[in-house]
Order: sequence, then C-alpha cells, then structure tokens
Amino acid sequence: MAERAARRCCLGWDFSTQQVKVVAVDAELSVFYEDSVQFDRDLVEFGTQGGVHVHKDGLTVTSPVLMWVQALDIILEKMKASGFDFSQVLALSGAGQQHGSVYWKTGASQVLTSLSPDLPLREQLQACFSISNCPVWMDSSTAAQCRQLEAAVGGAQALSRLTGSRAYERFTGNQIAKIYQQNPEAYSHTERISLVSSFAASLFLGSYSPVDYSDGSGMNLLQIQDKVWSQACLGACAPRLEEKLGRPVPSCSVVGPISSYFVQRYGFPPGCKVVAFTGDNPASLAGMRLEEGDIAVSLGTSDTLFLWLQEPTPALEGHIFCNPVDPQHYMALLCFKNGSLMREKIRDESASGSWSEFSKALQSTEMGNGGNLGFYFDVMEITPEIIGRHRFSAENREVSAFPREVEIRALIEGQFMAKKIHAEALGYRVMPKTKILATGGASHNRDILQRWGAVSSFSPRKPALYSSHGEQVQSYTQ
Ligand SMILES: Nc1ncnc2c1ncn2[C@@H]1O[C@H](COP(=O)(O)OP(=O)(O)O)[C@@H](O)[C@H]1O
Ligand SMILES: O=C(CO)[C@@H](O)[C@H](O)COP(=O)(O)O
Repeated sequence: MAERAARRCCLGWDFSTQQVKVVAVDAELSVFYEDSVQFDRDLVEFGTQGGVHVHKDGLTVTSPVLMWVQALDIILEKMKASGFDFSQVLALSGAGQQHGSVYWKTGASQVLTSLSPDLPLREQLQACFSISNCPVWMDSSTAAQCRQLEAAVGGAQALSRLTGSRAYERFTGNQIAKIYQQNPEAYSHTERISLVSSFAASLFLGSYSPVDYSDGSGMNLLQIQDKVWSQACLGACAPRLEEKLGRPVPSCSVVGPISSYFVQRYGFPPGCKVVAFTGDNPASLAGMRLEEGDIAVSLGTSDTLFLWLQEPTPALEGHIFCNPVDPQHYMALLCFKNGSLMREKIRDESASGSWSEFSKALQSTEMGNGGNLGFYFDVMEITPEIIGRHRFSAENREVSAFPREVEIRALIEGQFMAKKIHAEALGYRVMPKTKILATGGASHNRDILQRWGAVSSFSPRKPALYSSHGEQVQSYTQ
C-alpha cells in the first residue's frame, strides 16, 4: 500500500458500449490498476442488453445517460474503497464509443460548476439532460436525415470530400437532425450537445469540454481538412447548432484542471490535468502506437479496422477521421456492427455458451472449412448494408444450416474475409513488414486471432499478427 501511495500516475478512461473501464499507468507506462463497471451486470436497474436498448422499430438504439454517470460514481467509489491514492494522479484522459450524443439541458452548466462533494454525481445530474436516452453508434434509424444532408451539400461524394464520410445513420449530425425534427422542444431546451467522449471529459472538468477533431470527424459535420464545423452541414441538420457544439480542439489539448468536486470528494490534486477525451478507435490508434503501414483491428462490441494515413482519401465506403496524434495527418476506418455480439450468439447456439467449446470447434476444423462459407448479420450491417444469415455449401448452393463446428468456423472465416475484402477495396495493403495489431475484448481469444492470421495469409504477402499486449500470435515469413 505504501508503495502504491507513492506511485505518480495518469488515468485512462473508456466509456464504451458495454462498460466503463479505467486504467492507472505509472511513469514507466506500467498499468498497475484496472477496473470496470459492466452496465448489464452492475447496473441491472437500467435493463440494458449489451449496454443498450434496442427499440421496437429494430433501428433505434439508445443508452440511458444516467447509467453512464452512475457507472462513473461506482467505479470511483470502488477505487477509493481499494485504497487507490488519487493524490498521485497528474493527468487523466479517455475515450468514448464514437458517434453517440448527450443533450445537456439549459442550466446544466451551472449545476456542473457547483457540484457538492457530499453527493454522488448521479443524484446531482439527474435533471441535467433534455434527452434521457442517448442515440448511440448502433442506431440506424436516420436514413431520411442522411438523404437530406447529402442533398443539401451536393451529394454523397461531396459530403465525403468535406467531412471524410458519406452520410451514415449513426453519425451524430444525422442523429441531431432526427432529434430536432421529432422532438423540437427537447432540442430547444438543449444548451450543449456532447459526444460520449466530450461528455465524459465534461464530468471531470466540471464544465463543458470541447469535442476533439478526431472524434468530431464521426459526425458528418466537421471539415476534416480545415478542422472547422461545416456551415452547410450544420444548417442542414438543425438551427443554432454551432453554439450548442462549441469549438472543436486538437485531440491532445489540455482542456483544463480537474473540477473541485473530484479534489474534495476523492482527493485528486487540484493541478490534475484533464486532456481532451476522444473516440475509442482514435484512442486505440494512439495507444497501440500504430505506425504507418500497420493495420489495427479492434474486436470490441463492434469490429473495426483502422490505419494511419498521411493524406485523406475520402470514399463512399469507410471513413476518414482526423488523426488523434498528429493533427496534420488522418486515419482511415471501417466499422462492422455484427462483431462480438454476433460471435456471442453463435457461441450460445453452437458452443453451449462457452468460449472454450467455441475454440475447440475452431481447432477441430480445417482452414477453408471444406468450402463452406457463411456471412452472419443479425442486425443491419454497416459495411455493407445487409441483414440476415447467408450460408453457402462447397457446391456454392445457399443452405439453411451447417453442423455446429462448421457454423463456428464459417462465422469466423466469413467475418475476417469480409474485413479483408472491404479493406483491400479501399486500398489498404498488407506489405511484408505490416504488423496487424489486435485489441478489444475478443483479442484475448487466441483461437479467433489465429484464424484471422490464417485468413490474412491468403494474401501473397504475409504479415505478422500481434495482440494488443505485443505478443506475436502468428508470424508468416515469405
Ligand atoms: N475469450 C473471448 N473470446 C471471444 N470474445 C470475447 C472473449 N472475451 C470477451 N469477448 C468479447 O469482448 C466483447 C467486449 O469487448 P470490449 O472491448 O470490452 O467491448 P466494448 O469496449 O465495446 O464495451 C464482448 O462482447 C465479448 O463477446
Ligand atoms: O461506430 C463505431 C466506429 O465508427 C464503433 O466502433 C464505436 O466506436 C463503438 O466502439 P466499441 O464499443 O465497439 O469499441
């Protein structure tokens, strides 16, 4: 305990789809404290599944904002109970699931700046939001708003050149437009709109934290080259939007010292710096120290593929975001919605809910699956827009079912084949020195990673595959 008390550190937070996580990192970059609060397990009163509520239309997907606030209360109390020495925290920053948005009610900023250290955040912030269920990245209910936005700026290609992406249903500008159109009263009572990342930073700051360039690129609102809001896009989405968003800032900006609430309640030093929070994928690019030529695959709730780019190359598929490390550079990203939750479903149906049974099935089947192929999209996919389960036998006939081991391998090979095909179509190239770095919950599963390595090796140039802990899972030499 004495040693822990003397350890100066920085905290990293992650407000992701299924949980809030924290890590403490010391001066040698060693992680010496980790904790998490899982929404479904630890906050059952909110009744989420996978951290979200899927509405009756099957398209609208939201999360309760107070669940995120309470998760922060719980995790800080757990840290305090474990004897964590907050006085040694020099700075903190973090990440949030991308695209989700939080709507602060008029007067909320006053509450944020005058929080009482005697009460948890949840109790004090309950009346601070004009929308209690926040749209999140899994939402695909804004097709109409997407078409309106593209029409307003001269088409999908023009929007992509300007903001890095054609209109996507989960992107925040389209979500804001839907809220303005369907609930104008709530919109007019909103004084500030945050992303999940800048919302989390605002809690620590005790005032509104700006949106950073990198996460701001996932809104269909930011001109990614000039780093300013596009007036055409703002105007197409909702009135008086610029004042509700505030000015965007570089992702590495120090946005201020920690709020006195955390100093008094937990013992943080008053000088503890809050660095702008960003999106979880940009944060992974920074944290994995991705270099040019490397490809990262994040296997969180979503599966994403991303890489560092010098120059933006906007297209009709995939996204270009501002780079979180170097504001002159960019990152490219592909997002697949049917990631971990789809794997969990097949695990439950075909492997008795056990990852080790799932692994055994992968080990007992051959690469290529005897010619059987499967593509599994239980929810409307993002890349490409498709839904349903599609299985093909070795004779290329569509079939309705596979034996369980074949089903499991078809899922994993199909998921990674789709990633490879879409990535190559966008010009991602696996070079002899390419490292493929894997992160996210499913990257702990060596058997899944090994199949991914095998699918990558269909390429004539063969990469090495690493887990986020730097362990080489598979190496292919020429
Ligand atoms: N051993 C494992 N094998 C495969 N998937 C796993 C394993 N452990 C965890 N996962 C998956 O990781 C997912 C959560 O990943 P995580 O990166 O924590 O998500 P998020 O950050 O989006 O909340 C779960 O949905 C789960 O399916
Ligand atoms: O929509 C995207 C990226 O564009 C998702 O990747 C979200 O950022 C959610 O991330 P995870 O919770 O799956 O890590």
